[in-house]
Amino acid sequence: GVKWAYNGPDGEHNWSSSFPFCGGAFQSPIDFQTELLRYDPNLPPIQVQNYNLSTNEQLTLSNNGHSVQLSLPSHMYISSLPHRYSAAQLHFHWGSSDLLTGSEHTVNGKRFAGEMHIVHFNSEKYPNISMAVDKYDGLAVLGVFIEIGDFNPAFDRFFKFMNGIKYRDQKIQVPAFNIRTLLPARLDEYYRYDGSLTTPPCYPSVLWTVFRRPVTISRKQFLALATALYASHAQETATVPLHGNYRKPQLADNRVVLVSFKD
Ligand SMILES: NS(=O)(=O)c1c(F)c(F)c(S(=O)(=O)CCO)c(N[C@H]2CCCc3ccccc32)c1F
Ligand SMILES: [Zn+2]
Repeated sequence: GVKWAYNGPDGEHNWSSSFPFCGGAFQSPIDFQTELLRYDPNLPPIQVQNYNLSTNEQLTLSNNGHSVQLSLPSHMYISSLPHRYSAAQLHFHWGSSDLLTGSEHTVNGKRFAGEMHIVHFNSEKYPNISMAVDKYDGLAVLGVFIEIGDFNPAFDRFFKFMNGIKYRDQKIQVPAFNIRTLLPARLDEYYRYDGSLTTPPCYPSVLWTVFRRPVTISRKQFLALATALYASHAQETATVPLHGNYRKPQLADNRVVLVSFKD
């Protein structure tokens, strides 16, 4: 497809010339400013099913040039939304080795070190994610803020393999594990709003759920994520580091952000 980047001439300010939705409404990410938030007592805790994958399953870990992504089996799903949303993949957004802030969503302007997204599609209405990706009720993404803190053994279940996918389009198989261990303890506190893919083609097709509580990984783990990967192919002479892969906050367009927590 048409190439795009996070910086330079193909950067986000030019996405809309090749991807018109990127210049449209209902774009993501956004800044969760206090005045946009509205408490909704009817928002139920997020419930996920079959996240505890068995270790004899294998997942594909790949560098797609924009992020590091882990493929997920569609028997994993979210059961607490109006429709069943089945998992497709998870990926990350991060800053760089000297800019330890690379989350996409922000809270009153605070940017976290990084952000993980678990992408699901409405498997009740669509047979696969390609058919769902551009539909208004097609996708549901779970967002998790990442902060620098204690070492996180759950993330090392695949961070330790990143040297095998240093370059764009490289992929390896890794043993599956319990994906629930990547999520924060509390799944009852989250931000909820209607938005879009944060990369081209920016379809406004995402029901966003961003958990209030961040997870932590160690500085060493973060630096591994922020410095291990290249956006360029292995045979290219000019290496392009893969970092700073986060879109800036978009206009809220008087959207309301629902929150499941009061204080
Ligand atoms: N932040 S975000 O909006 O959640 C988000 C990303 F940031 C992101 F980089 C990706 S990508 O890694 O696929 C690279 C660019 O599409 C995706 N992919 C989704 C949407 C596009 C089609 C597709 C097909 C199969 C599986 C996942 C996806 C993405 F949804
Ligand atoms: Zn993402």
